[in-house]
Amino acid sequence: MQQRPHRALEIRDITRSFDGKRVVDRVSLSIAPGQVTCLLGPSGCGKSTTLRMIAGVEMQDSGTIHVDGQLVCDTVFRVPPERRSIGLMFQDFALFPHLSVGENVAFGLKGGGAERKARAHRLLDRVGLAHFIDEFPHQLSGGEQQRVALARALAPSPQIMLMDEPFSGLDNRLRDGIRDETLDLLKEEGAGVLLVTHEPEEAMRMADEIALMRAGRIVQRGAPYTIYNAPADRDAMAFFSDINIVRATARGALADTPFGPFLAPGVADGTEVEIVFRPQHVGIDFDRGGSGPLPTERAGTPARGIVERARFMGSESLIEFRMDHDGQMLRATVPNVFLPEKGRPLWLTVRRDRCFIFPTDGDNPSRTVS
Ligand SMILES: Nc1ncnc2c1ncn2[C@@H]1O[C@H](COP(=O)(O)OP(=O)(O)OP(=O)(O)O)[C@@H](O)[C@H]1O
Repeated sequence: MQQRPHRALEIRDITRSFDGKRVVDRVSLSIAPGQVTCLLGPSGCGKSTTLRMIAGVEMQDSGTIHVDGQLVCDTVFRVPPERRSIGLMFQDFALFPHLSVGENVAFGLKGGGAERKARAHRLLDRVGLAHFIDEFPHQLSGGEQQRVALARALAPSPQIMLMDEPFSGLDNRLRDGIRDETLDLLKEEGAGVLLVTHEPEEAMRMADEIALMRAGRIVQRGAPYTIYNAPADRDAMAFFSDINIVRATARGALADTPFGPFLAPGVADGTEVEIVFRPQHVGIDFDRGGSGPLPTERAGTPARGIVERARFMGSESLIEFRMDHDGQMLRATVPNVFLPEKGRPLWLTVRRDRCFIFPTDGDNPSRTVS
């Protein structure tokens, strides 16, 4: 791995409004060298605007941006984009059509011709395209052009790489391989990476840390495992998978449901809460003449539902139930094939350690188990 001084990106409280509407609202982030952070969120939440401010092509209304501890931008001082030691890679990356592949990669490099060519060759070799060095971009496939764009962005050894949906133009078969290869190269080069995506799977695959963004704000930051398993609120949970919601009212720090009581610590009496769980944490058991399995500590109390539909999804089956107690629909997934007929009564339990309680308005979540 290349030796480099300790460098990092740090943005503090950056804000940007368009036509009086705040699209980026006091966003703070820091990225260590060699770390990949994914800015993940739905379309229009302000991800690209954040990236554009860091790149220097958009000015923030307030807040500061530091690269390697050096201020590159506040509301009065501004280092121009090309002097920020930031590499850019966007979905509609454009290689210069009139330059060869080698010239494209060497484009932003300083130094003598031989030195620049050697660096371009090394990076092209690293992405498996050294043999294309004298070809022109139109002679390459989309995936190959993407790899050239990566080599070009990394050629000047930027401290920070900003990537905006860089893989969304590629077909699925190519995408996984190029993602892995890109990640390896980024780690090797040691740049801090901020990658924008609206796809949770991409973020889970690429990120050391995910920053989940919604309506201009970062709502949660953490390792993929943490974000998935300890979501900040219901929408954060729903962003990663299908969810089931059972509603209840808190009384005496408990929320009573057909699946048994759930702890609701610190929730005032009378507060409407939602018990939220993923379909893969629903257990299914058979009906024994109108009764189900006995309650257990782990699975709580079973509740009966009637199969509404069942579908085979490939690696799992998805079964939808209409619940006896209130007619609500709940979903369960089970590995492999299980396709019970419509109308069949079955008993459902939920993994209590995988349930979350959130106040119904979605703010101020309180998490609970058992
Ligand atoms: N130059 C601009 N003038 C006015 N509004 C803008 C401008 N740039 C962005 N916006 C608005 O700011 C909001 C955030 O846009 P942004 O592109 O940052 O979102 P995003 O999360 O990157 O979305 P996507 O994933 O669809 O690219 C959107 O409502 C967008 O219409």
